[in-house]
Amino acid sequence: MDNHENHDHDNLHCLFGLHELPIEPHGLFWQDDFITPEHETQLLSIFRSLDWPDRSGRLALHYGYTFDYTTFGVDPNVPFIPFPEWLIPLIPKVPQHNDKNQTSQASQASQEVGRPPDQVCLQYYPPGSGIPPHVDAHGAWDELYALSLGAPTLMEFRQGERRVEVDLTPRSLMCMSGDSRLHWTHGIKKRKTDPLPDGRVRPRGERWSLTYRWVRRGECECGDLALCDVARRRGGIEKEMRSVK
Ligand SMILES: O=C(O)CCC(=O)C(=O)O
Ligand SMILES: [Fe+2]
Repeated sequence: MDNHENHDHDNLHCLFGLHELPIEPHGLFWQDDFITPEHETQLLSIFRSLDWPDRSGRLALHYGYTFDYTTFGVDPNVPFIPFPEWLIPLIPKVPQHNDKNQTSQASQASQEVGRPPDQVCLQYYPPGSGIPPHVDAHGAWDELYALSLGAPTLMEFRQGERRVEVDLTPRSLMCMSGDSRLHWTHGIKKRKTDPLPDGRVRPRGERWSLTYRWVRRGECECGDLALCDVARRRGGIEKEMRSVK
């Protein structure tokens, strides 16, 4: 068989069923159709029945551990909030990472089972709402996974003057790792419509996302003084940077 057509595909990296998007920022991994449309419909009706904070704009509900930014660890004073039944099948099977102390046997076992995330956040974005450009704190968290549900919405990645839009399509699972996680910010503009590359203007609808976070084992060594809370702390740079978590 002529391998020509598969050539590009061969160069894409794969990560537990996700493939790396052939764009900059590097390190963005993707899987379409993480769940079926029927499953999504059921979930949206569950989400609508949850007890959300009573205010406008983006709303969030948290499950699992709460992170304490003064001790840079899990807050022992806030009990683990158990994952609800509907959440269990939505957890990506991600092998335990960044745990250098594991034996290879333990590592193999966790590759099969997967280490559950330490925190899961369900967010609701009413049409027109967004999230400011930020990096999720490097010191606290490892890679970040996000499942998108409901209306498609553009996310903007930024590095200096560079801007790259990624369409967060419903039922897709995205993993931010490497550059996309550490050296570019991400955010969703507050606006009623998204301009698409083909010239169409797409009205925003209701969007939900589930973000999955694993506490980082060991310190972040990326050294990015602009975006890394660890590098800034080590460098004695006090000023808080733009970080929502
Ligand atoms: O809604 C999303 O898909 C991502 C939200 C986000 O960036 C965050 O919660 O840190
Ligand atoms: Fe984020």
